[in-house]
Amino acid sequence: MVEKIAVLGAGSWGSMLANILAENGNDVRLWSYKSAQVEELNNKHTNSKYIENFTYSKDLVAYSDMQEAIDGVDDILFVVPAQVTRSIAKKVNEILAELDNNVNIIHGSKGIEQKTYKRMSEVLAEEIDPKYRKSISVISGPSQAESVAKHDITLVTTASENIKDAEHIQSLFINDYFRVYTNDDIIGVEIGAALKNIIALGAGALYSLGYGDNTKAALMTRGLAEVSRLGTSFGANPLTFTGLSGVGDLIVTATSSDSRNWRAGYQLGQGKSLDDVIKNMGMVIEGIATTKAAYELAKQRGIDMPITSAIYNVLNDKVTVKDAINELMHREGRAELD
Ligand SMILES: NC(=O)C1=CN([C@@H]2O[C@H](COP(=O)(O)OP(=O)(O)OC[C@H]3O[C@@H](n4cnc5c(N)ncnc54)[C@H](OP(=O)(O)O)[C@@H]3O)[C@@H](O)[C@H]2O)C=CC1
Ligand SMILES: O=C(CO)COP(=O)(O)O
Repeated sequence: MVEKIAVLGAGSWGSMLANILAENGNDVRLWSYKSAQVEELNNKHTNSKYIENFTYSKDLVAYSDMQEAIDGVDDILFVVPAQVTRSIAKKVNEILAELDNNVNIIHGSKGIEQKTYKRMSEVLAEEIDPKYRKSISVISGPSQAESVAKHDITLVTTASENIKDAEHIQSLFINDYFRVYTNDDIIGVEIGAALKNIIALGAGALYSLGYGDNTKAALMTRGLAEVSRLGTSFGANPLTFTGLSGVGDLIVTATSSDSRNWRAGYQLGQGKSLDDVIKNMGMVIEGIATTKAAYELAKQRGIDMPITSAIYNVLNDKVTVKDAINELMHREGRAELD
């Protein structure tokens, strides 16, 4: 299927998803709020701050005017940091009202909104008037942008409450290196994707302190157990956490040195301050805001999330990484499947 698609957010992932859609023959308009970046993308077909040594499809056109990018499109794909999705969605809603356009809304972001604790599909549903949208879907899974740039075989999932909408998104993205599955459990897909970033922060920190493969497996397994506890309390299908957006994405993010969350955890483990880590990364580290949201949500709902709580305490300078590990290892013994 070939469609007109606006992609909002031209960082590592937005630009890479836009590139896949352009390679698949779609008419793709990639919006960035930075005119220098738009010029670089249109003139050199590169996006050097985000993805090094990569040339984008010549068919990909970048825009700095959001209205121009959105005019006449069939689909709008949001790939901005989770904490700015609401403000961008408000702007999109105003533009759609002016254009009187009706589109499919998709997002590729992995985070929970602070304060409201909303998933991205909930934020989009609140901000974009049902008059202007046909569907809301998410695309998610183990997919480091740097690997997709190399056409590494990548499997992701797209979820929507209505499976037909997920199938539509599947048809736009699927190709011989990017295989897309469908799922109707949007809650499970979004929660797994957002919360694996917390565990990836922990994995980077443990690695920097010299812990090995057993510790990594322990963190990932028990991390997924608590992510799944929180997710199922919202009605997610427990099986979703065994899939691409659950354990799949956890594996890649908690083991890849391309992951910004893993790298941030690594630097925190080395004793760097959170402010310095954020400043030096220059790209979004979603796990930081999502740790706070998940920690508060877990408290509110009475869900036991000891690893999230430990990482929250480290991020907020309440304990060192070593003390956090010590506290976790001195918890009372318990049954694995509680
Ligand atoms: N990178 C990856 O491999 C993957 C990322 N994701 C998810 O995709 C989402 C985006 O991540 P990613 O592309 O990696 O992040 P990046 O930091 O690489 O890019 C984010 C982009 O959004 C822009 N941006 C930031 N604030 C605003 C704003 N207020 N208005 C408009 N644009 C803004 C940034 O500009 P600036 O840099 O100037 O601030 C940048 O161009 C995240 O939720 C992430 O979890 C999902 C799968 C894979
Ligand atoms: O979600 C991702 C891979 O699937 C990207 O993770 P990072 O944001 O940690 O780089």
